[in-house]
Amino acid sequence: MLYLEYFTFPDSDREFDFFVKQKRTCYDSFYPFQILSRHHLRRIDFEPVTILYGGNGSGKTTVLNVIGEKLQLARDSVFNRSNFFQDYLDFCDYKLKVRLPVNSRVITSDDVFDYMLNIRSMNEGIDRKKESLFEDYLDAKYADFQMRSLDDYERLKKVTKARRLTQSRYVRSELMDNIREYSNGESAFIYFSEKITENGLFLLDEPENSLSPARQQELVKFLEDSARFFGCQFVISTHSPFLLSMRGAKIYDLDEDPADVKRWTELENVRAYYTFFRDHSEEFTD
Ligand SMILES: Nc1ncnc2c1ncn2[C@@H]1O[C@H](COP(=O)(O)OP(=O)(O)OP(=O)(O)O)[C@@H](O)[C@H]1O
Repeated sequence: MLYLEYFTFPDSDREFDFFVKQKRTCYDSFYPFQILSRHHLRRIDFEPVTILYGGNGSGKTTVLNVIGEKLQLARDSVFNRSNFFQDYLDFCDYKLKVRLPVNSRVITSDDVFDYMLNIRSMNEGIDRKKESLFEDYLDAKYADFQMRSLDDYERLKKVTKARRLTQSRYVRSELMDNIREYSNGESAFIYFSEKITENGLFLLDEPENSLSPARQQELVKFLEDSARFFGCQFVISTHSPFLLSMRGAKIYDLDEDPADVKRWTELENVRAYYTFFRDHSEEFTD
């Protein structure tokens, strides 16, 4: 599915004109100015799956943040918007083919990480509550209790319950179980499958983080199916050869000058893997 047809960024001449007119003098960075114009990235024409490839610092995350903010997409974790971010957005333009569905969003590895931490801290909260309930149980079970007024009714219910149940059943009846802890890879995968719903534009920043090679391939299958059958469009920044090899993906190589469209087998990192495995192929036995 195609929602976003193209997106344009200012070239270095327009950026220069802007700075010449600037009266502000007190700033420590021009970001995101001068990042994408450095490699003459002027325009991205999208496919249902578009991938941004490039070395560290080439601007992949910047492209996603700029598009995400310009389109006002939802996101969980905030990012460091610089002084000039809004000015930069004013120089960008885009064309939608179809109206953007409301579930469209940006998903970063920080979101996935926060999700894992949240599960952990919720479980810690549940553990702490459990300990206080164990004490509660002993208190209630062996209490010398007499009901004197209706105000004691809640306490009576507790005492009766404690006398009727074993300690662990009492605690269980008072509290939800811990949320199941999945491995980091499983949690990350769950996060993607919860957030990527049918019919939406999704910008994914290095989704391979925390995923094993097997899970990355599972994610590829999930993303390919979502794009082919479930009305999703993806813009993905990645270093992962598994993601780069996605069927039908259009890849922008931000290391090239000017930034250029490439096949995944032409990319420098992918070729480095290829040469490495080919040179060691005799050490692999089936
Ligand atoms: N909030 C910011 N303020 C100033 N400079 C920034 C900010 N965010 C990123 N940069 C700089 O912009 C450049 C591009 O960074 P960006 O994160 O977009 O690259 P990337 O291709 O996603 O890199 P990586 O693969 O390491 O994630 C880098 O030089 C980075 O230091």
